[in-house]
Amino acid sequence: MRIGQGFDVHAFGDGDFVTLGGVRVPHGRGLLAHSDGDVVIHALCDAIFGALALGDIGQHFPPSDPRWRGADSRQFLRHAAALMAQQGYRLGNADVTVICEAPKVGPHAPTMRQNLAADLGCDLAQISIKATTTEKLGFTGRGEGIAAQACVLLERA
Ligand SMILES: Nc1ccn([C@@H]2O[C@H](COP(=O)(O)O)[C@@H](O)[C@H]2O)c(=O)n1
Ligand SMILES: C[C@@]1(CO)OP(=O)(O)OP(=O)(O)OC[C@H]1O
Repeated sequence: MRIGQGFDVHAFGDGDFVTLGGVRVPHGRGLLAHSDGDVVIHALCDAIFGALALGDIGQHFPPSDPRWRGADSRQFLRHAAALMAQQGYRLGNADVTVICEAPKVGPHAPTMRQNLAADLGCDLAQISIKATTTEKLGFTGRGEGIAAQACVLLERA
């Protein structure tokens, strides 16, 4: 078995939606990023890369590479899933926490779980999405951005 954890942050900028777990969530701000800024998927990818000791998302998808400008982060997750299988592992479970005052994540969590399970080729029950505010404390509390952290357990296939 292998364990991994990932963490990502993106700042709010102009826009009227954010992409979280592959879901377009309406919001008064967008997220500043080279790709679509999907913190949920970036944290999850880093947890998988970490579990495999295969570096981090920026090494697999450099922010200097124009191919990833505005990219749909779900392709990053599918790449992480392929590497996991290549290395002889399958997902045991993944647990993600989204940290922001807004938008509300709960109503979108079921669709996010479906997207992540589809990309990872696993059952819905293996994917957990949670959310919390930071009680108005810190950068997430001031509404400056969104953070996400993820943990994964990988099992030998
Ligand atoms: N962006 C968020 C933040 C929170 N939630 C849900 O609200 C619950 C209460 O949050 P607290 O930070 O006050 O503990 C939390 O457990 C989530 O269910 C959310 O959906 N989206
Ligand atoms: C995803 C990549 C892709 O260019 O860029 P960003 O969208 O800025 O996201 P980040 O979480 O900073 O990870 C680095 C890059 O791999």
